[in-house]
Amino acid sequence: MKRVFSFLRPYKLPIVVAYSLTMIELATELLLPFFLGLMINQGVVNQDIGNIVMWGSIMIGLAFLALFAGVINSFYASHTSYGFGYDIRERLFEKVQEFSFRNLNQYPTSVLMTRFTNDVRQLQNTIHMGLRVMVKAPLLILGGVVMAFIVNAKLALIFLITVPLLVAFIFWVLKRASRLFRNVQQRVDHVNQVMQENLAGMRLIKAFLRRSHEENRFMKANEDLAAETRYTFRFVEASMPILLFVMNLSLISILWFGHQRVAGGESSVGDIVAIVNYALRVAMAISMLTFITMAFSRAKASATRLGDVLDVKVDLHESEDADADAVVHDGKIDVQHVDFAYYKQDKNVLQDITFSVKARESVAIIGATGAGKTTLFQLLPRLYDVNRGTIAIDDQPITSYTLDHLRRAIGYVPQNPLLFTGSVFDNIAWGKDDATKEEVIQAAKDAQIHETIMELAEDYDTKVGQKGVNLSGGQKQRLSIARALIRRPKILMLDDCTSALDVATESRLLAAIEPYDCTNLMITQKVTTAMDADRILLMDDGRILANGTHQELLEDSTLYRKIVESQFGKEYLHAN
Ligand SMILES: Nc1ncnc2c1ncn2[C@@H]1O[C@H](COP(=O)(O)OP(=O)(O)OP(=O)(O)O)[C@@H](O)[C@H]1O
Repeated sequence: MKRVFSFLRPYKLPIVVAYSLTMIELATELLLPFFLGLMINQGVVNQDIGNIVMWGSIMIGLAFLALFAGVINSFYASHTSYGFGYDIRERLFEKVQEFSFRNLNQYPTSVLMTRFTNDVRQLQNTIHMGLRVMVKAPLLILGGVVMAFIVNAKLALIFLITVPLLVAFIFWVLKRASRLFRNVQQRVDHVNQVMQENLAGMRLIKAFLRRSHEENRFMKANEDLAAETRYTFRFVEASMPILLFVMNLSLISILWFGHQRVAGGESSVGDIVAIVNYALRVAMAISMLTFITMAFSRAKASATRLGDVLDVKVDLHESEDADADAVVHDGKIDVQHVDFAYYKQDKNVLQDITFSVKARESVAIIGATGAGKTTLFQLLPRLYDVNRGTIAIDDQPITSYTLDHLRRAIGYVPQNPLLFTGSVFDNIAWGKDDATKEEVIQAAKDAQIHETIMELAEDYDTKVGQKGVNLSGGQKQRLSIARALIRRPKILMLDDCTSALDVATESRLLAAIEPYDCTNLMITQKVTTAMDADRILLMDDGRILANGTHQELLEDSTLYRKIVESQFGKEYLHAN
């Protein structure tokens, strides 16, 4: 809470101005019924037009003053609340950029989306409303009661019964409502999550004819949200008739007793009109207070959720002994006795991994799905830190490089290529800050995608969708390889990203990468690809089972022979 509201600090001055203007509005609201009473007592009862005009003019003047104060207050309230929204969104964005992969696993995209949009908006609206009426409402209640006593203490006694009753009742309602609003927010999260998964996986859903299954899933989440929201608002709304009943009862009592007192000559008509007016204003302020407190209880839930994101402990940092000048020159890799688990309590996904790769050597990594190949790749650019053991590049532990220098030296092409909205050119140039047109074209040529790009409607200027919807799987893969090549990395890591390429294109691509003067690690499922590498690492169940050339593995590893047999047939094994 505190953490989130600290974002209001830069807006101290606008807040003070907004509150000062509310005080002007408050003062006029409290004075108007008082002057109305005087106008009736002195002007209307005595038929004194001069008096009526005088008080009327004063009241019109006050109303204009209140209007003026209200407009300026609204301006400052908007300035503060929108500024707050802008600042906190920016900080949240920065924070999520700092997240490690582990942190990102904790907060799925849908959850972050809800927090960035819904929760920020909730707080923004509450701050706006808070600056408009938060201080005004309780003071209007208090001031209204005091003024009613000043006008006519005996009639005002009714306030002492009704106001505490109403305030206590409202607080009871709100206490329950805040828990209910928290539940609503959780349901919103769930709906967003299902919706995001559905939108992202729409093609798969259609291909698998899972439409009705997904519709049911979404309907269930949506119904849950609707039911919870309905229940919450019904509860809040059910309290309204009780409020109105008590308010109207107090008005009737004022009129009842007032009438008797006027008849007995103990009170004037003006007093009664003024007190009824105060009663109405107090009632309005009480219902205003209800809305504010309700908005606050929702905002409190949102603030806690935003605070959670802002307070996430980023678990991967620049190492203290990182040398700011150290850069990777050769791309030699040494992995020694590495164990890794995604979460401390989990079993190790990688177990005692040890291997070395010489600079500019090409090494293929092959193994069953789930063997830990991608996990191993993610350890080199320190997307995760190892639990045990060491990884060194050019004989220096990877922690001795700054994250920037380490990751700059590595060209990582993930398994699922992701393209950003923009042109083909932008997507390749994304890999290097100051990429020139020549560099982009060269990288595209080497990634064997240049000719395909030239056939597109606007060649390099062709727009690709958020996930490159207008390109084939293989084309997307090659674009994302070009994006890695343009960095001229010292270590190139291809995570099974040539799977969608035909054999001829793949071998042209690998031949084009050779002059790149980089160490090449490549995860593949295809033996034809692996056997062209200098060496093959065979992984199974988080361990390295074999390490050698294709021929050596054929001789030493039963598992490798099985893989080869499944792809080439028994005859190949007999012949080799
Ligand atoms: N983010 C994650 N959190 C927890 N466990 C994970 C995570 N990512 C992968 N794993 C687990 O780690 C193990 C190794 O996964 P990994 O993706 O490294 O395998 P892989 O060999 O690359 O498989 P594939 O060839 O199918 O891509 C699997 O058991 C997987 O369930």
